[in-house]
Amino acid sequence: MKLSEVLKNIKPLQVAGDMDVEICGVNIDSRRIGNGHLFISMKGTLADGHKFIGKAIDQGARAILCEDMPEELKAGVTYVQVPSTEDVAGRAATNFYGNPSTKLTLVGVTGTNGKTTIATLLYNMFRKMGHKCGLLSTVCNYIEDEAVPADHTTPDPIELNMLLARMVEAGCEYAFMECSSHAIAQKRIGGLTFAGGIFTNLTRDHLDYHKTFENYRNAKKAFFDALPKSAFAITNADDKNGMVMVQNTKATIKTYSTRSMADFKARIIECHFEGMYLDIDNHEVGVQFIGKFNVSNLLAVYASAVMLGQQPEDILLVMSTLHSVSGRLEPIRSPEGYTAIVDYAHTPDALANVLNAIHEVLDGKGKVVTVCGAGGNRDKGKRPLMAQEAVKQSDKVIITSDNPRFEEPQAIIDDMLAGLNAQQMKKVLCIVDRREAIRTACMLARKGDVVLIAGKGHEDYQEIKGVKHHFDDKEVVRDIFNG
Ligand SMILES: CC(=O)N[C@H]1[C@@H](OP(=O)(O)OP(=O)(O)OC[C@H]2O[C@@H](n3ccc(=O)[nH]c3=O)[C@H](O)[C@@H]2O)O[C@H](CO)[C@@H](O)[C@@H]1O[C@H](C)C(=O)N[C@@H](C)C(=O)N[C@H](CCC(=O)O)C(=O)O
Ligand SMILES: Nc1ncnc2c1ncn2[C@@H]1O[C@H](COP(=O)(O)OP(=O)(O)OP(=O)(O)O)[C@@H](O)[C@H]1O
Ligand SMILES: N[C@H](CCC[C@H](N)C(=O)O)C(=O)O
Ligand SMILES: [Mg+2]
Repeated sequence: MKLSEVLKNIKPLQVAGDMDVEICGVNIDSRRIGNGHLFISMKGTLADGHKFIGKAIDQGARAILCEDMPEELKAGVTYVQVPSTEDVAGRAATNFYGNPSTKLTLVGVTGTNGKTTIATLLYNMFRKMGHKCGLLSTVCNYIEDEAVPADHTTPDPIELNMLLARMVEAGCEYAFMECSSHAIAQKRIGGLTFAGGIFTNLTRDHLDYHKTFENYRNAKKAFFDALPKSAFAITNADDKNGMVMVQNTKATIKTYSTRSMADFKARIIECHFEGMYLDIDNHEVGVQFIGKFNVSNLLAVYASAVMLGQQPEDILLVMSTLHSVSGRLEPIRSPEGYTAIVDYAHTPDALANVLNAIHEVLDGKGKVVTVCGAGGNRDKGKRPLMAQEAVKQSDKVIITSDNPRFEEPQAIIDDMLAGLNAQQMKKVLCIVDRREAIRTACMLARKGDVVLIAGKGHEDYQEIKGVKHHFDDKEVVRDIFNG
């Protein structure tokens, strides 16, 4: 494809060189540049991509998109200067990959918690209805049934468009994706055409990156602000920020609620460890999920399927066959008759919700032992709050490690403990080694009790000082149960 076509609809400040050169790849990372590629140099949080222009050219880059023109220009290379490479990287990637988001129906999910759950359930539901689908999520990306490992909740603009193009090639009619706040703020989703957007909820997370809650909220809102008129915007009327999200959108607004008047409503009729019996828009349905928050998630799925043209009866029939997503409230029964639950709760709100869900089912008939930690090099402010939420609704809490990354594991634990008073501390044990923490929790549990292992869900690693060591909560639990 000609460089001029890759940069269609992008207004340059300055061009040096030939705009008709053939481009056979686009990249924002010099390490992935090959012969004939366009290198987009971006100013990031750790490095300035402009520093790698020379390296990109050595590796074969034929064109450079940049904010600052280099002092020395190499012959045979085209340089295009724009005010912000971050603003146009998505558009360039979209152009290069043939505008894939316009060739399928793309739905994005944003919010603090529930994105993976909703996107995955929509993908599973539409496949069961006989449609070819793609999924972009924290756990894994899928092109129909081909799994493509995910490093991020939302991939960078190049990988994102490449995956969408592969979905189009595979004949996918629908793609469901998570839109993280980092991705929206960094414009990884720039240039995409969404058919719909879903908002789950907004609670504290990622303040290390966004600095204030308002910035975090505005990042999420920017997704809805950018939706086209033809799209739908489904929002959670039960969340304080539900209506704020859609106040400036051009899309058709639909609300969902488990508490008040809304376009889509649901309530719990009955609830057991195996699942719940729900009323969704005056239809009764049995589902294999527990927890009030999953009623909201399922309602968002229902609302999206209706907005995508499916019939309520068909949606509910498939919904009753859906299972929980990997590492989300996943129960494993011990031979002794207690239940271990592996869950991805890694925010104060998610911990409170998952513990609520457990108590709704336990109904005072068993104890709860919680194992949790907090991620290193991530929002420090959530640490004491997570410890408080765990202590509030558990009989015993074992505080341990969860991806310490480049921090000292004990220092993260100390930040969590700082949220607790002497009385609360009586419930708490600290065990840095996560395997030992889980083993101890299992030793403390008796028949009828629940051991909640929170924070890592589907993850199969523990990240320590930049190295990912194999570690899988579910595998550890099964090993313990097998003696
Ligand atoms: C803080 C953050 O979000 N950083 C993301 C961001 O990187 P950055 O802009 O800071 O990049 P940088 O390292 O400063 O480098 C600047 C530029 O130089 C380039 N470079 C760098 C080195 C080199 O040798 N050559 C080169 O060309 C880089 O490719 C980049 O274009 O853009 C990169 C490309 O999209 C991401 O990989 C990177 O994710 C980092 C690794 C990360 O950990 N991100 C997490 C926090 C994240 O994004 N999480 C969210 C959601 C979490 C949730 O679900 O709750 C996610 O979507 O996964
Ligand atoms: N609607 C919800 N409201 C509150 N908590 C939820 C909700 N749905 C899920 N959770 C909790 O949050 C955890 C993460 O859920 P999920 O993976 O679906 O969220 P996510 O938004 O994709 O998270 P991430 O930001 O890491 O991608 C679950 O394990 C559960 O504890
Ligand atoms: N996508 C989230 C996941 C956190 C999961 C938890 N296990 C941790 O490592 O903090 C993040 O990168 O902040
Ligand atoms: Mg997710």
